[in-house]
Amino acid sequence: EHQAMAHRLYTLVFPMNKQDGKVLLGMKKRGFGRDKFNGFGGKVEAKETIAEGAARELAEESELVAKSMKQCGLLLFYFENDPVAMEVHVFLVHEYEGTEAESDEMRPQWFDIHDLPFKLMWADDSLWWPYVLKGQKFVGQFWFKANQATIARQKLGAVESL
Ligand SMILES: Cc1cc(-c2ccco2)c2oc(N)nc2c1
Repeated sequence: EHQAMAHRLYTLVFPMNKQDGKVLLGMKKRGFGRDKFNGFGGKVEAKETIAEGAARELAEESELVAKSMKQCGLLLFYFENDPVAMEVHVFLVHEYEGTEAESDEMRPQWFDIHDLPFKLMWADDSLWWPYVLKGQKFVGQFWFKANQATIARQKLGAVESL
């Protein structure tokens, strides 16, 4: 039988401007994932729901206030020599208030959703973004090598509901 792994809850939030066909990414300026473009997000705190955590991190990291958000995916990341997996809940935000601003964590930048900077993003992103663009919910599991750059194994597919 399988031993359940420990996992830590994270959020990943992508503000979308549908009429311009753009998505807001943030260049991480320090810490985990530094020098990569990613969604906004971070750890979910004990006192909040996952969606509340997502909105909180978005506001903290970009100054955008989410008025509505939809979960579009679930990502599970495993690492060699690390017993704790990352359980990342991915959200799209179509209605938001405010103007994006740089924080000490993140430098925000809008990208054409059909021309994302995958070379400057985590290796898994180019694999699951196609599901986002097709409006399909997805669940992905990615086993990373110790270098946190190479994917050793993956399982990825569309799901009807999360
Ligand atoms: C291993 C890994 C981690 C994260 C992450 C850090 C914080 C929230 O998510 C990723 O995000 C993306 N897009 N790929 C990722 C791979």
